[in-house]
Amino acid sequence: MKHFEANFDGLVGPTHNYAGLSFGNVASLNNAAQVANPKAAAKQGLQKAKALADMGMVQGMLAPQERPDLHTLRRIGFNGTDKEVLQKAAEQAPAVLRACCSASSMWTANAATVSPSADTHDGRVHFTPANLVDKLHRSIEPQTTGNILKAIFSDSRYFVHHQHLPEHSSFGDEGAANHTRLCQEYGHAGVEVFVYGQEATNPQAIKPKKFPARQTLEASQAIARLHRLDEDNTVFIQQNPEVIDQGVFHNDVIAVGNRNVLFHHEQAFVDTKAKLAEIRAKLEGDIHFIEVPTAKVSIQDAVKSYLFNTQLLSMSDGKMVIIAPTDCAENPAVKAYLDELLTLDTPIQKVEYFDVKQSMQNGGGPACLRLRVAMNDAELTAINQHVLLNDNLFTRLNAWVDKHYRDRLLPADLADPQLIVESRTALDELTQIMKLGSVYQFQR
Ligand SMILES: N=C(N)NCCC[C@H](NC(=O)CCC(=O)O)C(=O)O
Repeated sequence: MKHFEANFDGLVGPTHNYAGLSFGNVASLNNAAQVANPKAAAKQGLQKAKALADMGMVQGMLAPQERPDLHTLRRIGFNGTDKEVLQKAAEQAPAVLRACCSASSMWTANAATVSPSADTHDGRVHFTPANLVDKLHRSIEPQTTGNILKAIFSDSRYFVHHQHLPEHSSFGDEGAANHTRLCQEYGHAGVEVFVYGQEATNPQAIKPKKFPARQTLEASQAIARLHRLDEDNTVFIQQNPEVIDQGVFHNDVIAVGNRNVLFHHEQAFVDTKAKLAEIRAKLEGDIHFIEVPTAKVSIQDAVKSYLFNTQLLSMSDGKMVIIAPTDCAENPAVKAYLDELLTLDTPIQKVEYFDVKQSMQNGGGPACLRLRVAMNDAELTAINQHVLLNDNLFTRLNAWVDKHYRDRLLPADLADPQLIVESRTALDELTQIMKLGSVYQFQR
């Protein structure tokens, strides 16, 4: 039985745009109202995913969500034809319309938290879609995310799907972005590390002062219970509030783990020494904590370059490669650090750079764009095979993007009723390409 970690990248949707929706995410605020290129965004994402497939990784694609989300606009009282709903929302509630049009589901690190079958009591892979309650434009994702995950991982012998957590700030949950599974082998029981920004129900607990803590301890604990994880294979760590206040809005902006490597900034966590010791105690065997000092890479450089929003992949020879955005190569301090890292005696032996600038300009790097599912070949055989990115699907999806996507979109364009027709036509065709069935409200 082979075990490996598959990546499921979010396909960037036709309404990708820079709407300045994410307070606390400095890129989102700095690039608000820039001209977006949805076509380029989708093709950059496909390019990166295909490169990993060509490297021998198991790589899948997750479909975008229906945007503009007319179901939500109707739910909050806009009525009439689709065109009238859109026009009234544009006139009366432009900020809400922008939140109902975001392609933010592309960042599938926020789609769900996934516990592999080697870690769970019942030996099945557990999924809990993230409720993403901290941001309006993300809070409308979980229902459809759950539908899409169930359509792909549909075999209940191998996969369990939980409902997203209660939609209240006490249970703010941002999914796999704040969850890292460490292990010696993907198929052996590992340690699941949950990083949270605040203990919401404890008024005395420390928390960020300037930007929101989007993940709560209460949510992380609930996921660990739902996924039936043992005490001795879970660790809960608080994110350092001071880095959240400098733009680290998810843990995957300041740390990334793979197998027995945790690559993190020295300022990432509260109580670092004790927490790393706890991980070491719970995960038998050799473990590499690669701590990047502020003297080499400042928090500001980490947030600008996304050094830690990189993918750490294990190649067949056991060596690891870092998948980094080109922004890392363009930042002198970060580039110097990465060059030095390759000379150190760690499992990380190679760096590959990819241009994902359309996503980066909204605060999403290579690691945001993917959801990791450690699985074995029996579980892989049981999923919908039409989402797996091979040459044929890559060619078809690029042609699909060329046919349906605009190469220029501004927030003001979201009021164009033609965009509804373009998006629905595209998504309807996509569900046929990927054999997803009717996962969208407009198809029901
Ligand atoms: N780090 C991880 N895992 N994901 C990145 C998510 C970026 C996303 N940006 C946005 O939603 C910006 C949308 C806009 O402003 O148009 C967010 O803040 O939720």
